[in-house]
Amino acid sequence: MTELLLENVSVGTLSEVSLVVPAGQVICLSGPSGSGKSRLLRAVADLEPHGGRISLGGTGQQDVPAHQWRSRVVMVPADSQWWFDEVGGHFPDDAGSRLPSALGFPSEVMGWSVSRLSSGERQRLALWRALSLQPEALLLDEPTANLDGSSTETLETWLLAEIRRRRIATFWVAHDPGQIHRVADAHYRIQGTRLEPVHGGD
Ligand SMILES: Nc1ncnc2c1ncn2[C@@H]1O[C@H](COP(=O)(O)OP(=O)(O)OP(=O)(O)O)[C@@H](O)[C@H]1O
Repeated sequence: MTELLLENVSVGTLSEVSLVVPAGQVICLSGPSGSGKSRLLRAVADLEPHGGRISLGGTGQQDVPAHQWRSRVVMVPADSQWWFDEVGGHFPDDAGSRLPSALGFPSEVMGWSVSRLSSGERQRLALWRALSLQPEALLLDEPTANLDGSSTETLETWLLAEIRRRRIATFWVAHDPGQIHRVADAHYRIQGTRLEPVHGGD
C-alpha cells in the first residue's frame, strides 16, 4: 500500500498541514481563491519550496531526486503544459488504441495538433497523460473546471474508478459541493492559515 503522508507541511501562508492520503482514496481540498490550494499541491509535487516532511510509501521527498519523485507523484495543474506540436508526442505509442471511451475522443486524437484543442479537451487529455505515467499519487487541480455538467460526471466516474483500481493516493481540488460529495473520502478546507477537516454536510 502506497500512502502519501504530509507531516507539519508549510507553504506560503499555510502552515502545520499534517494528513495521510491512503492508497486508492481521494482527499478533496477546497478554500477561497488565493488561499493556497495550488501551492500546496505544488509543494507535494516538489515544485515549490516548503517546510515539513512529505513521503510516499515511506520514501521521503527529500531523499530522492525531484524527477524521480515526480514520476511517482504526478500533478495535473489547472492549465496543463504541452511541449510538442502533436498530441501523440506526449503519450506512449499505444496510448491511442487504449484511449478510454469516457474521455470522448476518437483514436485519431493522437494525430491532432495541440493548438486546436479546446480547454476542456486539453484537460481531459492531461488527465489521461498523467494516468499513462502509472502514478502512485495524483494531484488534481480542479480537473473538471472546463467541462459541462454531463462531461464532468462522466469524467468523474471514470477517474474515480481508475483511482480505486490502481490504488492511487489522490488530492483533488474542487469547489462544487456536489462533486466533493460524489468523489471525496475526506474533505479539507483552507481556513486562513490552516487546513481544517470538513465533516458531513458542512
Ligand atoms: N511562488 C510564489 N511566491 C509567492 N506567492 C505566490 C507564489 N505562487 C502563488 N503565490 C500566491 O499565493 C497565494 C495562493 O496561490 P494559489 O495559486 O495556491 O491559490 P489557490 O487557492 O489555488 O487559488 P485559485 O482557487 O484561485 O486557483 C496567492 O495569493 C498567490 O498570488
